[in-house]
Parts: sequence; C-alpha cells; structure tokens
Amino acid sequence: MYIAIFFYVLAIILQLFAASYAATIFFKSAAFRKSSGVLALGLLLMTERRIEPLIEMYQSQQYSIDEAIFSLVISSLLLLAMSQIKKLIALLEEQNFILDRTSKTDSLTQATSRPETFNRAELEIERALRSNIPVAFLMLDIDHFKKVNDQYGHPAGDLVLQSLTKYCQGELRVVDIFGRVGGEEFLIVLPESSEALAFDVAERLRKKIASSVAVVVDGHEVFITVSIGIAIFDPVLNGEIRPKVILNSGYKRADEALYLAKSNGRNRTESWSC
Ligand SMILES: Nc1nc2c(ncn2[C@@H]2O[C@H](COP(=O)(O)OP(=O)(O)OP(=O)(O)O)[C@@H](O)[C@H]2O)c(=O)[nH]1
Repeated sequence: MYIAIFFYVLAIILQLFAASYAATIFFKSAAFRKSSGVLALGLLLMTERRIEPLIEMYQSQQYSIDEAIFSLVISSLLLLAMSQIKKLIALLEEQNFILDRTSKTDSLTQATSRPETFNRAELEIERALRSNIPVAFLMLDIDHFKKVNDQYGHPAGDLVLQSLTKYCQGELRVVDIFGRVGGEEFLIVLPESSEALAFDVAERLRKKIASSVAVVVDGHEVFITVSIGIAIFDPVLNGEIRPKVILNSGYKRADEALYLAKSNGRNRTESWSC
C-alpha cells in the first residue's frame, strides 16, 4: 500500500510541476498567455484526479498498484510534454526577438533599416504635430563613393559605410534616427530641431567626417567627404497634418537640397527653400 501511496504522491508532485511550467509561460509570454493559462488551469484541476484515489484508498484500505503506476506514467508524460512546450516557446521568442532586431537594423552598417527609419520618422512627425515643435530631415550622401570602391575595392567601401555609420551614431543624440535608406545614402531625423540647429548638426558632422580618416586600407588612409540636404517640417507654419504626406515631402525636399549641395560642389550642406 505504501508504494501505491508513494506513486500517487509522486504523480501529484509531477503534475504540479507541469502546471507550474504552464504558469511560467502564462506570466512570461504575452503571445501564449491565453493558451498557457487554460493549460495551467486544466493541469491544476486534473491534480484533483490524483488526490481522489488517495483519499479513497485511506478510507477503504484497498488499493490498486496498477492504477497508481498508471497515474504516475500519465503525470510524467504531462510534465515531459510541458517542459518541451516551455523550451519550444523560449526558442520561438528568442528567434522572434532576433528577427525583430534584424528587420529594424541594416545588416551591413548597423544603421536603422530603411523601413524602420520611415516608421520611426512617422512617429516623430506625430509627436511634432502634438507638441508644435519642428522636426528636421537630413539627407547625407558620400561624395564620389564610386571612386572609393573603384580605387580600394568593394570591401573597403563597405568598411567606409560601417565606419561612417558608427561615427554618426556616436555624434547624434539617442532620440535622433540615423537610417540607411540607399547604398551610400542616409536619412537623419532630428526630433525637436529648428533649421538653425539642424544646420549646426549637419555642419558639425560634415566637417568632422572630412577631417577624420574613414578607414585604413593596406596602409592607405581613406578620406571621404559628404554632402547634406536639410528640410524642416514646422507644424506651426505648415498646415499639413497627415504624417505620411509630411514624411514624403520632407524626404523629397531633403533629397532636393542634397542634389543642390552636390551640384554646388559637394562637401557642403544646403537647406531646402521654395
Ligand atoms: N562598397 C559598397 N558600395 C556601395 C554599396 N551600395 C552602393 N554602393 C556604391 O555606391 C556608389 C554610388 O555611386 P554614385 O551613385 O555614382 O555616386 P557617387 O560616386 O558617390 O557620386 P556622387 O554621389 O555624385 O558624389 C556605387 O559605386 C555603388 O556601387 C554598398 O553596400 N557597399
């Protein structure tokens, strides 16, 4: 009889462990909250099925070892299944996290990816509309980058892009967005920035990039310059309230200003004006 009691008690403990695994998923994973909650509740209610035979056994002093073993086997299988589900969910969440991070970051440079740049820029525009404080768009493009690739090779060009990104990210505020929107084209979004402030930031970046070595290839120091175009969205002066429209126009105007900077000799900053 004692061995049967032992098996039943062990079955109860294993089942409680299985329920606790489901409860852990319930508290940790928002995506699987409903299903794990139902599972934890079901497993807890089923524990009653393990207690009932114990009570009956005490009262009748009769027991079935086969039933006790059967209970233990079922509880062990439930625990095994729950631990596998817990592992699987942890793996899924980790992969989701990696996927999420990858889609938001440009794989070569670690700048913000193009889609994420536009998503975040729209959020900044919404914020600007609420606060009535301007937001600045800067288009930054490396000058004669083709020559860098042609002279030092494509891998060296890649290193230049990486070094430029790291440098700019270090210079900008945490709230600013530095997004790679084309091969050697970057869109910088500066929240809460007037035209004067945006111009200062652009000039500071431009001058420092021109005076510092981008990369060293086979002992050769590679220098680059950049051209920058600026466009400002000021909610007080501009009646537009649709973030997408504002973004498209800000992007286009910054690009036009960049074109002006290129045609005016490169290694310079120009602002969009109508
Ligand atoms: N290494 C490298 N080069 C790239 C990448 N994406 C684009 N490019 C290169 O960037 C160069 C862009 O050339 P162009 O559009 O002619 O511009 P540019 O030579 O910079 O001249 P301007 O912009 O007019 O000053 C091309 O040679 C592309 O191959 C990349 O991911 N890695």
